[in-house]
Amino acid sequence: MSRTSPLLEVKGLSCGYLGEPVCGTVTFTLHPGEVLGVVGLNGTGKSTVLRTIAGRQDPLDGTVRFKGAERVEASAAWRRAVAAVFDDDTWFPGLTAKEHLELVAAGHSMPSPVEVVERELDFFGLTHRAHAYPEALSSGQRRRLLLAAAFLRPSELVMLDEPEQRLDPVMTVDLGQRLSQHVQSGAAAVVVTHDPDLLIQVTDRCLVIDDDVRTAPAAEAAALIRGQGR
Ligand SMILES: Nc1ncnc2c1ncn2[C@@H]1O[C@H](COP(=O)(O)OP(=O)(O)OP(=O)(O)O)[C@@H](O)[C@H]1O
Repeated sequence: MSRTSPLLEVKGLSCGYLGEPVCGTVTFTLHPGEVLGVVGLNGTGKSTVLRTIAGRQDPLDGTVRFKGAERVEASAAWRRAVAAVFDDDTWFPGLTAKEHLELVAAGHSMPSPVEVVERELDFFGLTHRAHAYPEALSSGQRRRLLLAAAFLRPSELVMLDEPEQRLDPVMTVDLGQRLSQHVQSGAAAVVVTHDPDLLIQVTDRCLVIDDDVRTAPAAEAAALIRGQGR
């Protein structure tokens, strides 16, 4: 029994396109302080499930509840609570890397935006490229900028879709530590990943997405990702 109320309750969630589910139904409960890993082979439906939980696409069936009430994806409360990084790079033309982060800090009324932005640029190794436009960054640096925007702002729930994409291994380990710290301070996270080491680093509980969706310990899920036991 957990001591806290659930942050997220996902029940019988069916996700897919044109009325056709891409995987089995998804049911789980997530409490503050927890990270749920989401694993599966290419095309099994991990991103579709994450997008559906985030409210970026409608479920075919099932419910998503946030803090005991139905999750309303357009509500200020949900948007304030959730920091998400999906596989999409969209930037404002004419704004530098630093200015993008300043915009996020201002949007969330951060009390010391200058210091906060400088800290994130430093953590994500972008200080020397702070004044570059995103299109002039390397693909890994753009990924770092998206992650910086997600970690800069306050959040109760972090949703990451393959955050390791295009990151070097050192940054991936740093990201795992950062996520663990954030969760220890009371947030929760759902992380889709193909990286077995990141999975083991950040969680001990996973959803394995396939025609049937099941939960598995991270060690078992990591072995699955590595193709062991096939
Ligand atoms: N917009 C879409 N319309 C219709 N089908 C889609 C759409 N997006 C994805 N699909 C299909 O839905 C299935 C699940 O895709 P999804 O991107 O969720 O998989 P995934 O598990 O995240 O894969 P990967 O590990 O390759 O990122 C795939 O068969 C994919 O081709």
